[in-house]
Amino acid sequence: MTLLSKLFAKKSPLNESELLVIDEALDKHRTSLFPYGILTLTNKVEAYQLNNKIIVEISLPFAALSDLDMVAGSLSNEFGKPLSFECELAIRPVREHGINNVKNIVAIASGKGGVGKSTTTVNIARALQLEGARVGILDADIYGPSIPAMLGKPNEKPVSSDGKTMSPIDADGITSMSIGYLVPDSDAAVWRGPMASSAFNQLLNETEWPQLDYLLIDMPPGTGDIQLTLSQKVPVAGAVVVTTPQDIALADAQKGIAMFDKVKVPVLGVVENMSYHVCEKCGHQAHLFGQDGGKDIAELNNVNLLGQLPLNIQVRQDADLGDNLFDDISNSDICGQYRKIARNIASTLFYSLDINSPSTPKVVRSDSE
Ligand SMILES: Nc1ncnc2c1ncn2[C@@H]1O[C@H](COP(=O)(O)OP(=O)(O)OP(=O)(O)O)[C@@H](O)[C@H]1O
Repeated sequence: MTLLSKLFAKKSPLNESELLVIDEALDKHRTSLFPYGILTLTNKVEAYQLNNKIIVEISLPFAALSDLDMVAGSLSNEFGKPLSFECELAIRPVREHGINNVKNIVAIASGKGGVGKSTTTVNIARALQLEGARVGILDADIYGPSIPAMLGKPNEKPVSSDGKTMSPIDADGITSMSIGYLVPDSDAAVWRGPMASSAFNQLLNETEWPQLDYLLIDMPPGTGDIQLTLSQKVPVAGAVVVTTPQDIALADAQKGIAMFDKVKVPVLGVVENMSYHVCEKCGHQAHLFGQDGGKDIAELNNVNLLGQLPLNIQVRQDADLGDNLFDDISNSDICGQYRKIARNIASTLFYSLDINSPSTPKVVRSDSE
């Protein structure tokens, strides 16, 4: 459609019964992500017809475009013509922090190194973006920053127009900042704790973040002093713990959960990575690192199991090359799983921490006190 025809295209209103059909479909959509349906969570539903297509403008309190696509599919069948949603995310900060333009900060952590935390961070960021959110990544792994390479931007350098703040690096719409953009890896590797945490503070506070719904922090692996200081100082809304099902990784993941509990950061859930390998020839699932360890640790700590990701060769190759998994195999099972994890994180943040959510306990003041 040309710009001119778009300008002169006429919107026509829907009638009462058509609007009711849309409201009912939004109300009836009850899934684990929407136990109260969609209608009660939105503060905007405006529908009209344009060139024999129905457009519904809607707002959602967390990133979950996949669910709207499902509703759009069944409504298109019902109306016998295409219907699509135009969604605006009305995400609210669940914790106060002084970082301009950023709604919610989410830490992605692991007790043990090498469990796939950075790879998972990058793919969750892309998945959240596909679910409709504006997303950034702050690489807090000062001693081994891998985000620049994984985003395909290993040689980029941030610029500063005023000598005080830096512009972040954009990779297909994901905004990022990392010490890896600023100094050679060998320099940062010798920094001591205080120097590393002051570098991290600068990265967080002196970056000109654009409007972001979620800023993911790729935490350094481990539960030592630097991790504890970061979890104490950074005003994160919640944390996600990545682990493999292996005993040794689980013991460290448990320490990670305990660390967040200690500094009163809510744990949004556990991602079990490298859960199994599917044989390309016969489809058999082999549990190379043990079975369901992440699930068990989530249950033990009464937190969500956000997802169980298989070992996947394309995930490894794209991480090494800095390619976008979702450009290569967007309709694959693994991309679907990353998107599910992204929606689980976004919805957990809303349902357990946003005061406006129907499930968040409201504080009621008693006048008799
Ligand atoms: N689901 C997966 N399937 C296949 N390979 C994976 C998967 N997840 C991660 N990997 C690979 O595992 C290796 C380690 O991943 P990554 O660097 O993300 O781990 P990490 O936990 O961030 O490590 P560290 O924090 O110690 O630097 C990488 O080569 C990555 O490509």
